[in-house]
Amino acid sequence: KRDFLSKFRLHPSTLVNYFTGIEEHYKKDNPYHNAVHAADVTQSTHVLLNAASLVNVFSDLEILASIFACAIHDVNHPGVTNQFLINTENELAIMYNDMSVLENHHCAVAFKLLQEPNCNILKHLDDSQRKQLRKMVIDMVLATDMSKHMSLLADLKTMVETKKVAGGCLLKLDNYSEKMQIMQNMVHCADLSNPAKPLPLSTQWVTRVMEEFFNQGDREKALGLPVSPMCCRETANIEKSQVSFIDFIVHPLWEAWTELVHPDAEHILSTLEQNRDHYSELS
Ligand SMILES: CC(=O)CCCOc1nc(Oc2ccc3c(c2)CO[B-]3(O)O)c(Cl)cc1C#N
Ligand SMILES: [Mg+2]
Ligand SMILES: [Zn+2]
Repeated sequence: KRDFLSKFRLHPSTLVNYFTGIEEHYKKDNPYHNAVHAADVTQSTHVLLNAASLVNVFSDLEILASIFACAIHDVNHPGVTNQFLINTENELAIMYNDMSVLENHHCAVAFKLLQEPNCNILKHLDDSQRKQLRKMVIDMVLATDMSKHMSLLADLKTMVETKKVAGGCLLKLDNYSEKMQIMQNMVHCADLSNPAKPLPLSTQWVTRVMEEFFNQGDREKALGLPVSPMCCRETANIEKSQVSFIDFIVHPLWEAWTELVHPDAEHILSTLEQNRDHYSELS
């Protein structure tokens, strides 16, 4: 739809080789963090990019970077949290010194795969484009680490306030860091878009993520580790935890995004609010 194959001279068979490799590196037996989640976040970002108020805001390279970042943002996810990897002194936590362990791993795997034979989809980008894309993808994927959520949202709210004051309906973003803030929040919104999807879809994602969390809780129990929040299948109240997750994390983020791209995301925010009330009635 974006004519990227010709704009960036992406070779069809190289694209298929690379993204087949990426798909294979998403663990199929993860209930949640599998290739379907990556496809879901990628498609969601494609839709967010089509907001009228974002037209002509991003360059083609920035759009390519955003879509690429989504497709690879959880690649080779082990189905456990950063905290679990840190607590068990997993080799990934040692490799990345406990800092955004999963997110660093996702980036490294994705870029290593580009070096496999017939997988270098970025072959025909010039050196500057490839360097820019690599930096943008790393900046976006590292921003999907939930420990960055509060600072990312605070910056987004500040930007919405200033842009609102400027009265500019079309976002005029002055520099890389402002533009990257928007792109990071956009991918983060897509990553946290399950509760804002139509209820029959949202409930399926909740079932999957809870199964993944419960599997982690089982492993923590077996290892004699403290069971992480929401991970104890005996005591978890799924509906209550969804209401809290939406009220404290997901809704504030989508509220800020909806303000930024006003009025293009109103329907997404209202679906989120309807879903929240659904879980609240069940809890
Ligand atoms: C029903 C949902 O909305 C599912 C989203 C995941 O459900 C949670 N995710 C949380 O944090 C992460 C959010 C994004 C990601 C990750 C963790 C690791 O990879 B990822 O990038 O997909 C937290 Cl703190 C709570 C829930 C709940 N419920
Ligand atoms: Mg992730
Ligand atoms: Zn994700």
